Amino acid sequence: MSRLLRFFRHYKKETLLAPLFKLFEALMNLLVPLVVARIIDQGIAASNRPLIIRCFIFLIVLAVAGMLFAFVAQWFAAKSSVGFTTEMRQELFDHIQSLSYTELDTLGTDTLITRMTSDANQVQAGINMALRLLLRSPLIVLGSILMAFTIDAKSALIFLVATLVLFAVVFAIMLVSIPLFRKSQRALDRLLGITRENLSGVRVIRAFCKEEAEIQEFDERNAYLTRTNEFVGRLSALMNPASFLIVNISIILLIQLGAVRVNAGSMEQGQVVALYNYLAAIIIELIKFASLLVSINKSLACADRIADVFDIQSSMTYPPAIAAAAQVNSASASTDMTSGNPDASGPADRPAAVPDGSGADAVRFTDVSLTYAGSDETALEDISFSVRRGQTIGIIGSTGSGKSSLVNLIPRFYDATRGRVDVLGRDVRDYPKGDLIAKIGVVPQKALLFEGSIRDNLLWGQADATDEELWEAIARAQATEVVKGKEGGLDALIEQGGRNLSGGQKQRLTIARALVKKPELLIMDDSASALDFATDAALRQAIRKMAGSLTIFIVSQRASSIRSADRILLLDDGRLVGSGNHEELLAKNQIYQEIYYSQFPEEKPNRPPSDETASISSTQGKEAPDEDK
Ligand SMILES: Nc1ncnc2c1ncn2[C@@H]1O[C@H](COP(=O)(O)OP(=O)(O)OP(=O)(O)O)[C@@H](O)[C@H]1O
Repeated sequence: MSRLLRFFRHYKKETLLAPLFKLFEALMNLLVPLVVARIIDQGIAASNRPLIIRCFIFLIVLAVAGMLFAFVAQWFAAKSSVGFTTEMRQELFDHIQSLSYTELDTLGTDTLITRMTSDANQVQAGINMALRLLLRSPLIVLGSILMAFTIDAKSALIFLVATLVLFAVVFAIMLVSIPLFRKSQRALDRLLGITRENLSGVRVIRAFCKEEAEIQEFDERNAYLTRTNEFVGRLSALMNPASFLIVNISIILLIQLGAVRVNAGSMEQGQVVALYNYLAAIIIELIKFASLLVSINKSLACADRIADVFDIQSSMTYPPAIAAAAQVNSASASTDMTSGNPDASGPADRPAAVPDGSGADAVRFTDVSLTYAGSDETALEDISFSVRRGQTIGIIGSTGSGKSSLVNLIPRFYDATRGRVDVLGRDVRDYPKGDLIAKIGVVPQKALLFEGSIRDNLLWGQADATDEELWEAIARAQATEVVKGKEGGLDALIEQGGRNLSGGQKQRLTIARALVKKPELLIMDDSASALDFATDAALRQAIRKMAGSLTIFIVSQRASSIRSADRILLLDDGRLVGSGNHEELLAKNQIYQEIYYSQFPEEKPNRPPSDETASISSTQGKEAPDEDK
């Protein structure tokens, strides 16, 4: 929790005032048994009616004042706890946004959702309770013991012993239950995970008649969570009977001792009633305090889980914008001074940057390997190639061959484990945050749109784009009919996740969104898979016609989508096993031949591939960066 205290910074006043007012309320409560004792001993016993009335009015004043203090305390506690949680949740959201894909993959979405929602709510409830009750309950307990001592020291000893035994019981139960809360939160994470997967994949589950299996898995996880919570609940439930037993024994002892002392004349009847009331107050407060500690511990466990996310720093670092600009300038100066080869200047492992517009390659991979965090397998191995500006590159390969992994390195969604990736002449790691992605339009494999109008979604590409520019991008993405067909056109509403659109419609709009950005590089990661062949062809033609030197990467399993590319990169099991245009690969590369002829069997010649062909494909695993220039 100490790691989160900074979120109180705007609520210091409220955080101090809430317990203070609660203490005032506690003082009012502590006075009540004394007044009642006075009514019994001096009012009723002596038939002193005016005293009884005065005491009665005083009791009302105490009650009203107590209520007002409690109300103000609650108000401050709510303001502080809600304010704390709002700021914490906002900062947590911002922090999660700043994490790289690597951290997000490692953490997982489910636990992040639980931490932002259920855990944050638990922290809020814990703070609210702590501010109101953490000081109040001990004060009432201590105050009651002190008051008991002022009434009768001998009887008060019973209080002391009873309170100590009660504390011991409460703490023993808490010690066992606290670790279980963490276990219960983890079980909730897992349940949330399967629920999310089920709900988002409900169509697939039904299509494969997997409802029974899914229900069974859900039941198992739910039962585990229930068992954990029940165990914690039973432990907590033990607290009440145990406490009542101790207090009832104390009350019996107190009444017995009180009766003896009243008979002996050393105590008044009203004083016994006051002592009884103080004992009752102690039990109520201790039970409240115990459940408060349980809640606070739950909240602390949740606060720790949230603080753990804050402790995770993005594995990606970015140079500050000014420093990066200076580096570009110095790089350009050193380039001028040397042979003109930008790679000749700068440190050995991180050659100096080349300013944009220098005619450098659009993209260059140099001995790039990638292993995902937590994975033993290499997703990409020793990939080297370079792409000139304005080229269209097709990337093909079997499922899991590393196509998405390769293109994800270009906008720096992940950092290469080894080697280096240059975009527009600069190492991707030398771009200040946001500068690299500003140059790249990415159409992800999974078409995802957000709740809002079509216009809202397209403006993600470029916030100040005009309607004319939006329509132009829509036309290129072959989405004109989609938008015109929707009531309201650009203002038509898209539901959460784009669920009111077909797969193909979503794909076209995500392509349009990337085109609105007018990027220098466009990456389409299998993003036309839901389009029919004619639309796919028209889309490629429209994009290629785009003005300027747009460099395009088209990832696809369909040979037809990439066959007209200037160059095709063929991946197999994370290795680059072929590079060239369609005709070259078809002539020389056995793997490409297999892929192509499996999709176009009618074009397959009636002779087996030659030995020479096979040997060429096996030597194409590594390609020198400059080979194709
Ligand atoms: N975030 C990730 N964490 C761990 N491993 C990953 C991750 N993403 C991909 N992989 C692994 O890396 C390898 C390459 O995956 P990648 O998604 O790049 O293949 P792909 O060729 O794009 O496949 P597809 O055509 O099915 O989209 C696979 O073995 C995959 O399991």
